[in-house]
Amino acid sequence: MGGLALEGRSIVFASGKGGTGKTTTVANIGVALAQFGKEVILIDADITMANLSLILGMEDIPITLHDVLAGEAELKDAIYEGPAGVKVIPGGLSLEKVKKARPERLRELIKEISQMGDFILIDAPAGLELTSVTALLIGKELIIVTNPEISAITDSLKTKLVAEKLGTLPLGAILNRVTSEKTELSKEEIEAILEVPVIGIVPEDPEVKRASAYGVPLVIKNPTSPAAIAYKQIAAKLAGIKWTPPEPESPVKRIFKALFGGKR
Ligand SMILES: Nc1ncnc2c1ncn2[C@@H]1O[C@H](COP(=O)(O)OP(=O)(O)OP(=O)(O)O)[C@@H](O)[C@H]1O
Repeated sequence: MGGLALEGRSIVFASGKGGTGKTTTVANIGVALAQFGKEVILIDADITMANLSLILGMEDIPITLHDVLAGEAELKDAIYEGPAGVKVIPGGLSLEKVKKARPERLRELIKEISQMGDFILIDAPAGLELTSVTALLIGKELIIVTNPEISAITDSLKTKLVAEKLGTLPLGAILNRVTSEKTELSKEEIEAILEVPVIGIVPEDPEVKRASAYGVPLVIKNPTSPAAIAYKQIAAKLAGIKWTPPEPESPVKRIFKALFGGKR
């Protein structure tokens, strides 16, 4: 290839409000992309509230992105193998590490990271502080993860506008924790406000929390649950792959699986 470095797609997952489900979404879409055979790198750029490693069940992380951002460690030493072979650059959990980290260093690191895989998914902090704007800057593309409520959408709009001004291309929005009750805004109204297509709708699904508590991404722990299917569909769309969801399990089979661990 004459030494030509190929760049992966760097996609930042951001929101206006906190707690919309960015980390869970990044973890599951990342693992789903890896299950589709893509080389995936996940970066926990949520500098002040790093929790991607917890959702992925990673323990024993001696060196984190924070150490690299503090100039105290090399990037290569902060890259770990996660579920389904995704590479993970986790954040540090201690306040001391947060204080030392210089988020703007991410802008230099991203060039190196972009050459390590097909998809670089960045978990951005909520809001529009230095750390969140830096995360928006390092992604070439943006996916907004929002809940369907009006206040979350208008906050997401601010984030999207800032990202656009910085030259990040908005790909679309993921509506997370959608319930069967009537939402305040229709999908079309949300698309009109944000001026991006809704690329996925992830339902409210108790299995999401359960999987996080186990430290196993839902797409692995319970691939036929409604949210897992939604994550896989979004990943297939991003990868340009045709994917047909599995048939939902019958309640009887689910009970057998719970009782006998699927050995039947
Ligand atoms: N589709 C869903 N159904 C049910 N619970 C969900 C769903 N998505 C996320 N959650 C739960 O919502 C909570 C917040 O999710 P998560 O930590 O991924 O959000 P976040 O946007 O990364 O938060 P922060 O802004 O603090 O970084 C978690 O307890 C998670 O398990």
